[in-house]
Amino acid sequence: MSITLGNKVVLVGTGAVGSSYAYSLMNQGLSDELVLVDLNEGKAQGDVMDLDHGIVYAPSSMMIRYGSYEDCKDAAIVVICAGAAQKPGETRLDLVNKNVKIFESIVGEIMKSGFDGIFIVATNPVDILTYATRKFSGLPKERVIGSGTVLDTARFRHFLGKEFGTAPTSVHGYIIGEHGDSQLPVWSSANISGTPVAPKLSEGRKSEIAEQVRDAAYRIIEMKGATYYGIAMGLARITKAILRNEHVVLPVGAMLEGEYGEEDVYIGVPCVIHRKGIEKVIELSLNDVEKEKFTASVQTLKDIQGQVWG
Ligand SMILES: NC(=O)C1=CN([C@@H]2O[C@H](COP(=O)(O)OP(=O)(O)OC[C@H]3O[C@@H](n4cnc5c(N)ncnc54)[C@H](O)[C@@H]3O)[C@@H](O)[C@H]2O)C=CC1
Ligand SMILES: CC(=O)C(=O)O
Repeated sequence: MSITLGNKVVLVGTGAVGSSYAYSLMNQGLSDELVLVDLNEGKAQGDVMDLDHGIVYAPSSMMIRYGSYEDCKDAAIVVICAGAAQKPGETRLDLVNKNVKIFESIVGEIMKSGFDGIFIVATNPVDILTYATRKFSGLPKERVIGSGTVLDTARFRHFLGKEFGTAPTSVHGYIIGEHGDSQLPVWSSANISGTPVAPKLSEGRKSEIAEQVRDAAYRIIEMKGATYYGIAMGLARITKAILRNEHVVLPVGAMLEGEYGEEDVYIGVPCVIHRKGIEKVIELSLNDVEKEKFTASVQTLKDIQGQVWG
């Protein structure tokens, strides 16, 4: 199968996450053309106008317009942020049935347009909805990418940066697994300039940091109702890696087919990202505790897949 060239992006879902992503894309000058699609036409049209009034101060010009699923035909990337959002006290997994139904219809419409590019999925529960997108689209697994643990990893690097008085960009480490409660930090390889951080932290402190990362979304949602800036930057980073053929390693939601000894599951793991999507899943060397937690996280997702698809 061929892949659509060019850098047109279609964004489906211009709520808090989608519009923040559109703003990041514009601010970073990543695409020449951005089309917004949403059930709530007024919200999307309003976003187009508002964003348009910022273009003059953006690094490069960009055509932004309201559109329909037919616009996906020649898009390089379709980003899906549409669906129901997480309510206070609700787990990401509670959203599954509602959003799988919405995705069946959205992905069906997108594929009817003749779309032949790359999907990036952000809607929660993101690992399950990325799996659903692959299933409903029939596209190769490399071209269906979830935001996976891109945000959790950014949070991990942020908290470790604060802990050690170092910029988060100089902290290297990953959160892997479900974008949800069963995720895990890979302490065994987390480092700052090659120096492992785990020996410098007590077991108690490591648990506190892992909890801060895992529970960040709940805390923000309690305080302001939703999270959107962090994920928007993560989605823009994945978009840039694709459009600029970067071959950069990012923690995203990828389909495992033998990697980590697992099959048939979309889950957050570091991957090399290039113009054709996921070039390769990186298999981190995990210690026994990490392996056990990763296996449990895979099982959490597979249990839900089983409930949805039997
Ligand atoms: N993957 C991640 O790390 C993160 C994921 N999220 C998830 O992103 C999703 C969006 O969150 P928000 O933007 O805060 O929600 P929101 O409620 O502000 O926006 C959702 C948008 O989807 C639209 N929509 C609903 N059904 C649609 C359909 N059938 N077709 C087209 N558009 C439709 C709505 O009109 C609305 O504009 C949620 O599932 C949320 O949990 C949020 C933060 C981080
Ligand atoms: C809402 C969500 O998934 C997050 O902020 O991690």
